[in-house]
Amino acid sequence: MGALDYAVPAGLTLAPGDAVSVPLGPRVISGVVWDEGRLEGREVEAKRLRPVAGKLDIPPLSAPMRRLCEWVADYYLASLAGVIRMVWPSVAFLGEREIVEYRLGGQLPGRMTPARLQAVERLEGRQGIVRDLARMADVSEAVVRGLVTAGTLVAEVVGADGALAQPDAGFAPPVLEAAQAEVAGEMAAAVGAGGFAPYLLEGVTGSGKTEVYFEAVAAALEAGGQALVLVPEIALTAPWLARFAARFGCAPVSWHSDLKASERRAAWAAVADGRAKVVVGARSALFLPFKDLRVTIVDEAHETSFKQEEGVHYHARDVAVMRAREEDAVVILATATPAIETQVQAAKGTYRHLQLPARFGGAQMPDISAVDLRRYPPARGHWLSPPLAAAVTATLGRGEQALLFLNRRGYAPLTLCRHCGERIQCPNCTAWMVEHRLSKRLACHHCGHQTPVPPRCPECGEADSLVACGPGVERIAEEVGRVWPEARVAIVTSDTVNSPARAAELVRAVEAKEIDVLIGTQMVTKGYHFPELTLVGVVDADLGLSGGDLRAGERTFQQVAQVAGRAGRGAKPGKVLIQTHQPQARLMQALVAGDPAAFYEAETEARRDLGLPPFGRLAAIIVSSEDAAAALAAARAIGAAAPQMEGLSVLGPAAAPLAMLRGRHRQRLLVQARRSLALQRVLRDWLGAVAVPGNVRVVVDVDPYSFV
Ligand SMILES: Nc1ncnc2c1ncn2[C@@H]1O[C@H](COP(=O)(O)OP(=O)(O)OP(=O)(O)O)[C@@H](O)[C@H]1O
Ligand SMILES: [Zn+2]
Repeated sequence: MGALDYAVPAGLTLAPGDAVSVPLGPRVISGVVWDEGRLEGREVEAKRLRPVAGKLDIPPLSAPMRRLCEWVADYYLASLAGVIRMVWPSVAFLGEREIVEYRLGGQLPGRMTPARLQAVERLEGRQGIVRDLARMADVSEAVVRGLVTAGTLVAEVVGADGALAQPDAGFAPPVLEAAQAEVAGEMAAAVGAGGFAPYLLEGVTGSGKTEVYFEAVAAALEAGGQALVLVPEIALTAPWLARFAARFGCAPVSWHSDLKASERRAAWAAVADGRAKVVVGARSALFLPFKDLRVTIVDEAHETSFKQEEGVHYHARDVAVMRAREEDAVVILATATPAIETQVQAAKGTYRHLQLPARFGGAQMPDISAVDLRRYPPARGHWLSPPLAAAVTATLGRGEQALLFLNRRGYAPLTLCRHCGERIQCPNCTAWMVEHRLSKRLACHHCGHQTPVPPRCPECGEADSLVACGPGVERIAEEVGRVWPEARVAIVTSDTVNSPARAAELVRAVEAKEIDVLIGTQMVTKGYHFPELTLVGVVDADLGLSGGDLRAGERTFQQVAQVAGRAGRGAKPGKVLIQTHQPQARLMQALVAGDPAAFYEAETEARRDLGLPPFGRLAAIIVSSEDAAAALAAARAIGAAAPQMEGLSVLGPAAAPLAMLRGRHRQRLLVQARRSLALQRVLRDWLGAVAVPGNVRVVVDVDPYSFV
């Protein structure tokens, strides 16, 4: 919905950003007062204006947020209302509720244990719910609950708007190494000084980027302001949360889709009124109504999961930079493997480039080599080559841990009938059904459709004729179980590690050395620090290259470099073996040589030559409908209406690689434009002039990451 004009009734004072309720037809809806003259609206005669019904009791949308909303709507071709809904989710309108917190107050417990003593000492002057207190005191929740039962901790009922545990900048500052201190000092000074300052913090895996950007967070706390840390996968933050609590004395506020409504409401309100000092969250946290945001950190900034692929198609990394600009704040993109877009900005000097070239504590970078699968093919029915298998044997023999990386969930990516050749496909998508042997099901990884594995071929009816083709992580686990029957194995995928609690349990088990071999998808590449893990095997480094999209090479490089970075982070040296059919490829050579610059320079030049991002602009137009003919007709109409202009080219329409998704037929167009072209305006005028029937959906994806 666009902007509408209303009259302000006598006795009500309204300012831009205020939340209001207004009549619309027979209904009353909520809205926000916008700055005069910034939005196009229909002119309505003053005497025909309906009055605003009332002002709502939620914090107004600040001027920086209003400018950010305008930018997001404009840049990503979204409706302003759609963007405002991200800033004002429905929780903003919920009522208050009460929660129970605890603090020291009563007598000492009759029975004093070391853990209880530690808790009593550390909880002096603190208050929080059981979980927070356990973290602050570094004891189990059971210990805290024991102290509640003993009457040592007393209950305090607080509204959801009550006190929150406050991170303490001086709680446990680390002793930084010289290079770390220099980088941390510069960022902390920038946060202290205020003003827009974007940074690329590039540090090799294990260099201590987290410790270093914590100093920027500390600077925000010291200045009395707020900090936001965006992480790619909130389910994986358990180790991060533990480190945060160790550094600042309590947990930060978490923001993600799994929060209960009451938690969301409490978090939202605390961010708005400034009680929440530090927020860690998934990309949607970017739209929280911070009162005084001093610094935003985008951790693992290269991760493509920062790109939102539904609703408003925005890239959280880029919106984070824009928000910092509007808020006059610091933004830090932290990663070991920056995106080319980010690197180009740093090279231009738009972002200040800070580097940590060595691992913390003198740990060495791992020794990386490629295994040529043409020379060392795995035995029949196996996926691990003899050199990788030998390395696993040696690692286990030394009592150390190994990690095998294969970016494929399930047992096998394809199931086919030996008798008639039928391949089992999803009924809703152009995709093969993936066998998950652990759950005895076939699943579509695009729409979630599942069926039991059929006993006979659905096409020809032959019994026991279905065979699994190709490996997924479950199949690698099966092979490990056959070859090293004693080894204790954990599979790490979004199927197995799907909650913070499970991630925490995984970390505990690995640290306690209850696991010998980890087998995982890209879930295992992110952030883990396991000192006893000394071998990383990349089962199929060529896998991601086959799709051939714009970032296939870059993404493969980042994934392999990240997973290789899990090896040898402690005192013992790490070894990485990359199985590939193309060891001579530049990408593999750069990985083996530990020379990312060699890869990045070539890749950047290639993008420059082809006018691809960040040197040119791309937008995808996805046209879909349950009616195949309607989708095709609409896509053709859009294609026919494409403007002819210098510096703009349009590919398609063509059936999308995922020609059907969730039962919708899909056509794509890809628009490529020169950097200087005002692509958004062109797209808006173009698409605005094409009438599309109601059963067809047109989605514009600016700066697309997905080409299926
Ligand atoms: N100054 C320091 N004092 C104490 N420990 C440190 C210090 N710097 C780093 N460490 C420790 O070194 C390990 C690696 O640091 P960290 O995880 O921050 O690295 P990273 O650069 O984020 O790595 P990655 O990109 O691989 O996730 C961690 O266990 C961290 O606590
Ligand atoms: Zn499907």
